[in-house]
Amino acid sequence: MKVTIFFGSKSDTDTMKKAAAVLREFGVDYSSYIISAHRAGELLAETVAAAEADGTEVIIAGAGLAAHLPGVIASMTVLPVIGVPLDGGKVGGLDALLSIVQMPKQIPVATVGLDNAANAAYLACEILAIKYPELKAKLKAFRAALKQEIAAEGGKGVSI
Ligand SMILES: Nc1c(C(=O)O)ncn1[C@@H]1O[C@H](COP(=O)(O)O)[C@@H](O)[C@H]1O
Repeated sequence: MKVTIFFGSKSDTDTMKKAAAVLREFGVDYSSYIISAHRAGELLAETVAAAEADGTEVIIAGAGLAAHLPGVIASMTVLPVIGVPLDGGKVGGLDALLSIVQMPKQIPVATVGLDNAANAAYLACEILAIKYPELKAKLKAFRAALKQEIAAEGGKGVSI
């Protein structure tokens, strides 16, 4: 059960750590790499091939600005790639969101919300859970606990 996380810059680290935290919570192995497709394309190709050879089953890729990294990775593998658009500041992340979500046909990237690296990891777990029943059981238990939490907090009515 293995995920590889890529992101384009050291400056993305804090946001992408949220994906790692969820994978740890669900006991999913992961490796992570900071490699820009724009700045180091050959190294990226080698690392994607090595990750695939090493048993990676899902890839998470985060990038801001002209966020080509997830799409370039998707062009190099048939593993599912989940893209995380990162808010780089100037246009509130719209640049990254559109770069990642608007992939040409045949080369999809599953895109989560802006800066939502945690959701990328939950989705990766759900993909892996198709194959790993113990992970599916953990996800179901997590959802059941979430429902209980909501019921206990506001689901029985609140005075406002
Ligand atoms: N979008 C990409 C790519 C790429 O797509 O190859 N490489 C770096 N970046 C993004 O540029 C932003 C600024 O990076 P720097 O802070 O290193 O200049 C980061 O959010 C990174 O993900």
